[in-house]
Amino acid sequence: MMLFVKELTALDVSLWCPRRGLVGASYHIDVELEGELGEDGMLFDFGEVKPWIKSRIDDSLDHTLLVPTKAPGVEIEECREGLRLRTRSPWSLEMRAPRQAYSLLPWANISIERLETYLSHELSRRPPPRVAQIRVTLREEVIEGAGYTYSHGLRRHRGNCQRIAHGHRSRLAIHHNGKRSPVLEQRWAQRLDDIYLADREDIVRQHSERCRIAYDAPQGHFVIELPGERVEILPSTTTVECIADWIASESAALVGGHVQVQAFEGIDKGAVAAARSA
Ligand SMILES: Nc1nc2c(c(=O)[nH]1)N=C([C@H](O)[C@H](O)COP(=O)(O)OP(=O)(O)OP(=O)(O)O)CN2
Repeated sequence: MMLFVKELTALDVSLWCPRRGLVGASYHIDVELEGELGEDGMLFDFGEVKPWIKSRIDDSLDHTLLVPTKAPGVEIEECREGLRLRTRSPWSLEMRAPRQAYSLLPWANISIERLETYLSHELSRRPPPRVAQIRVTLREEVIEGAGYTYSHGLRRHRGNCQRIAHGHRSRLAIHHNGKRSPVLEQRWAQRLDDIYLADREDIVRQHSERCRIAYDAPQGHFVIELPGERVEILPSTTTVECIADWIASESAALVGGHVQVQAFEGIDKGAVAAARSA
C-alpha cells in the first residue's frame, strides 16, 4: 500500500552554488510511504505522519547551509566555533559556526534530485512500524510575479532561525497608491536576488569591500564574511515583519505616496507593512 501527503511541510535552507554563490531556497515537501496495513486499516495515521516527518526534516537539512563539499574552491575545517567554511568561486565567503548550522554533502553541487534521494534515504533508515520505504519529493513554489532569494540569521531567535546562513525563496507583492506596482516589485526582486540580509547591529567590520557579521546566540558563536556587494544592511533585525517594513519605507521615500508591501518568508507566510511619504 502507498500513502501520500502533499505539501506536508516546507524546507527552508541556504545553499552554496558554484555558479550563484550563497542562495536562499524554499521547497514544498511531498511524501509517499510504502508498507503494510495494520489491523486498524491504516499504514500510518495521518495525524502522526506529519509531526513524525516534520521533526525529522527539522533535525536534518532544514535551516542549515547546504555545502557541496566537492565543489571547486570549497574548504571545510574544524575551528573553535565548530566548523569553518571557505569558498573561492564564484566569490569568497568565510563562515564559522556550530556544526549543526551546516549540512555537509559530498557532491559537486546541490540539486533537487540529490536532496530528494538524500532525504528519502535518511527518513527510510529508521521508519515507523509497518512502513518499509519513504520517498520525498521537493518542489519549488511557482512564483508568477516577483520573488526574492535571501539568506540571513536571527540572533534573537531561540530556534534554528538563529543560524547565520539559512534562507528562503519568497514572493513579493507591492502596491503603490492602491495599485499593484510591477516596476517596484521587479526593482526589489533584482536588488534582493541571492542577497544576504544583515541587521546593522550585527556588523562587526566593513572595509576593503568586505562585510563581516558576527553574533552570539544560544547555539554558539556565528561569523560570516562576504563581499559588501552581496549584503543589504537593514536598520533592524531581519524578521519578515522588518523586511516588509524596510521595503515599504525605502520605496515610499523613493517614489512618494503610499506603499504597501506583502513580503513572504519562504512559502505561504509573511508580513504586510505600509509607509507613506510626501
Ligand atoms: N513572526 C515571525 N516569526 C518567525 C520569523 C519571522 O520573520 N517572523 N522568522 C523565523 C525564521 O527566520 C525561520 O526561518 C522561519 O522558520 P519557519 O519556516 O517558520 O519554521 P518552522 O519549521 O517552524 O515552520 P514551517 O513553515 O512549518 O516549516 C521564525 N519565526
